[in-house]
Order: sequence, then structure tokens, then C-alpha cells
Amino acid sequence: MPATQPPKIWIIVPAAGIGARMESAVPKQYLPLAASTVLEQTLSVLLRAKYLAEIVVCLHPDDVQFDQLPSLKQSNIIKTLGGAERSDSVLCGLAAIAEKVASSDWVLVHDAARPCLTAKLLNGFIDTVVAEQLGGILAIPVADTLKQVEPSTRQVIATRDRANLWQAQTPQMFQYSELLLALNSAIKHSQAITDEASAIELLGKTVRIIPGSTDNIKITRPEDLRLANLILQANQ
Ligand SMILES: Nc1ccn([C@@H]2O[C@H](COP(=O)(O)OP(=O)(O)OP(=O)(O)O)[C@@H](O)[C@H]2O)c(=O)n1
Ligand SMILES: C[C@](O)(CO)[C@H](O)COP(=O)(O)O
Repeated sequence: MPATQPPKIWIIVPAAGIGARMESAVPKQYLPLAASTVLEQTLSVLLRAKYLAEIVVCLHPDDVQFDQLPSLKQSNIIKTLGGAERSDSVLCGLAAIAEKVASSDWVLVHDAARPCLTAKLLNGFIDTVVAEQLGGILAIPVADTLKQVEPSTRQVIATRDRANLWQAQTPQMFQYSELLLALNSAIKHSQAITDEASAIELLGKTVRIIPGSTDNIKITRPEDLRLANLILQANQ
């Protein structure tokens, strides 16, 4: 019987955002974190992914920092230009691997701005998606009581049922051809999407939730950086 080929995983790291909500002088992916920067911390974990083919980092056209990072010396990290929206950046990443990837290879997308992912969580996630052969995302159940609010007055309109509501995280992982089709279709139909899973959902396809971790925060606002430092210290 012929031996089965191990799966191949291509990792796309959208890192072309300007970090408006962070209000920092440099884009948040280049802010200092632990002994390096947010992006280097993220890449150091992703380099430990099982079945890794290549990592593609999608950068802003004005990016001057990436080439200065020691991580660039890794042969399986390549860079490409990102786009106006996160989904455009991911599509640029898919274009960068188009000549090398097979349609059934897996593409794992992970935000540059989520540096507290651990190799254990990452590889557990990969194992589950590969074993079930079904695209999936990390997510955590909503923990707090949810209020719907009138935006101008900030008055509470209603308390919403949080049962079965989960907060999406990254990594998110789908087969190359499925993700390419889904993102192109969402853009063609002007559907606003903030993650890969929403594009897949719009095609009517199944997305599996795999429990993530409250530690896998996205650096969005200034206070998140302090929390990320504490999480990384605690996980040392
Ligand atoms: N055009 C864009 C916008 C975002 N991203 C990336 O997508 C991830 C998640 O986005 P978010 O946290 O919203 O980052 P920013 O867009 O940089 O932040 P903000 O929305 O506050 O401007 C980040 O790693 C960011 O660099 C990207 O690659 N291309
Ligand atoms: C993909 C994501 O990290 C899932 O939480 C998120 O959607 C990205 O950015 P957002 O613009 O802050 O929602």
C-alpha cells in the first residue's frame, strides 16, 4: 500500500494594518514585546507549526521595519504586499503561494497582532483540523452578559442571550482552493468580512469551532500590550 503523504500547511500572516485603535507612533506589529516585537513573537510561534511549508507575511506598502527584523533570515518566511482590508491582505498572501500550493493543501491564517498563541494550542488546532478534514477556527465562548446599546445615547436597548455565542480568534485554517473561492466571492459580492470563516460561511460551507484560549488576545488597544507582556511572562 502506498504511504500517505503528510499534509502541507502554508501560513499567511496579515500584518499590513496601520493599528489605528492602538494610536502608537509605529504600527502595533512592531511595538516592543517581551524581548522582541509583537510580529517577531508571533512568527517565533508560527515557525513551530507542524507540517509547515512556508510562512507568508503580508505587509503595508509603507512598511520599513520588516526587513530589519532578524526573523526575516528564516528561509521559510517570505514577504508580500498586503491590501486595503484584512481580507485583501490574505488574498495577497494566497497569490504569493499560488505557483507552489496544491488546491487541497491547508492554509492557516494567523493575525500578526495575536502574539500570545502557544505552540501547543497551534499544533493542537492543526491536529484537529487535519484529523477531521474540516476547516476550522479557534474561538472562545462569550463570557460576559451582552448588552445591545443605542449608539448616540448609550442607553441599553436589551440584554442579549449569550448562549452559543463565541468570539472568533485566529488561527483559522481552510483548504487553499476553498479559501480562495470564498474570499473572492465575498469581495465580488461586496460582503464585509472580518475573518476567513465569515467568507466560508457565506458560501454555505461548514466551519468548525475549536476551543481557543483567553490568553490568545489580539493586540488592539494600548492596554492590550501590557496584558500580552504578562501572559508571555507567565507562559515562560
Ligand atoms: N489592510 C489590513 C488590515 C489589517 N491587517 C492585519 O490584520 C490583523 C488584524 O487586524 P486589526 O487588529 O484590525 O489590525 P489593524 O487594522 O492594524 O488595526 P485597526 O483596525 O485598529 O486599524 C492585524 O495583524 C493587521 O496587521 C492586514 O494585514 N491588512
Ligand atoms: C480575525 C480576527 O482576529 C478574529 O477575531 C478579527 O476579526 C480581526 O480584526 P477586527 O477588525 O478587530 O475584527
